[in-house]
Amino acid sequence: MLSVVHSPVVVRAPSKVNLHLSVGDLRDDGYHELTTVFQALSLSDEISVVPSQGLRVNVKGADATKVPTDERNLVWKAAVLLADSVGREPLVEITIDKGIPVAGGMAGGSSDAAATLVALDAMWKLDLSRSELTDLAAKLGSDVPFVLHGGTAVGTGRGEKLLPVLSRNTFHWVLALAKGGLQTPAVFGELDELRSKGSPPRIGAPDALMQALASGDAHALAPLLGNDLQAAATSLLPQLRRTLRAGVAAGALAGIVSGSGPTCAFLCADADTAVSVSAELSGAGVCRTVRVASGPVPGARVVTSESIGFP
Ligand SMILES: C[C@@](CO)(OP(=O)(O)O)[C@H](O)COP(=O)(O)OP(=O)(O)OC[C@H]1O[C@@H](n2ccc(N)nc2=O)[C@H](O)[C@@H]1O
Ligand SMILES: Nc1ncnc2c1ncn2[C@@H]1O[C@H](COP(=O)(O)OP(=O)(O)O)[C@@H](O)[C@H]1O
Repeated sequence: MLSVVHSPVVVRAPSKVNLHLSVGDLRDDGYHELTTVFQALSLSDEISVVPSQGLRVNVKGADATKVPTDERNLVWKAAVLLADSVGREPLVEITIDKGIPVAGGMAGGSSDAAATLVALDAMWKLDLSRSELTDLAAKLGSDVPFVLHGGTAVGTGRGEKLLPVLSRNTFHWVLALAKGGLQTPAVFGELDELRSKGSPPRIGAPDALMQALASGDAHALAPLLGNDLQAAATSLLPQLRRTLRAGVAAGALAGIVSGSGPTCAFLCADADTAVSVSAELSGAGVCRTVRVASGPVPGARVVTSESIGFP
């Protein structure tokens, strides 16, 4: 008798940094109008999916204990959403190997959700179009469409409406992972609070930043990085100011809070500088740990998928 052993479908799920994040007013639906320029980074999670009797989620890796394994996990929501939309049961076991810091402003959960859509599309041979997958992604979170597509893109609306951006060259980053996490809604709420009391500076439009991306020049890009949420993230976690200063003192061209934080992302002139900045930051005692990454990289993609039959 031939018993079929299913090798997992494995999908790499990239992280992201917002090179530009300008936050508009609070909308009636509880979201803020955004203009953001995303870049997908090589720091990744890996999602493995196999058929199963029921829906199960396992989490491995450094931050595993911080991630729920039930219906609160975004991969669970993604599996249920996709299965419902094609009239199937989500009979799969999903294992997440976390490389992306949890609640770090790097879209880890969003990327796992995008990777689950890609994995199930491949495993169930659905052959959904990019636009069908993007519509499902937008239902799961504002960042999910971007990490599905990857590369460099400008996002508007609540961040889910994407247009690709011309970006030459590879950029080199150092990521300082913070000791705690920041919840995204709390950071948007803090910005509303700061704006109700005064006028924290607004970063304006990303036109010059897009030109710098097209030129591929990290020195031109560095002074144009900007994030309206940075004031709110540093207000909630003041030690981030020290981290930002330390990265620049160590030789980075510029530092920025990534999205809603608290990860700080430092743009470096080249790969060697990134390694030396990361070594210096590790020794400075201003963060939990340090990673080197590069971007842009592709969005969530299958890295292996096969079924092997054994007699
Ligand atoms: C801030 C950003 C920047 O890319 O990412 P992170 O840094 O958290 O990864 C995103 O806007 C986060 O996207 P995502 O993490 O998918 O958020 P969602 O699940 O859609 O929304 C979580 C909550 O964040 C707030 N939110 C999110 C997006 C937006 N445009 N306005 C908001 O006010 C709302 O309170 C919402 O209920
Ligand atoms: N697959 C997942 N990976 C990480 N966090 C997840 C996941 N699913 C749900 N979460 C929850 O989402 C919250 C935000 O996590 P994450 O996506 O890593 O951060 P951010 O929104 O800052 O980019 C976490 O606190 C965690 O409880």
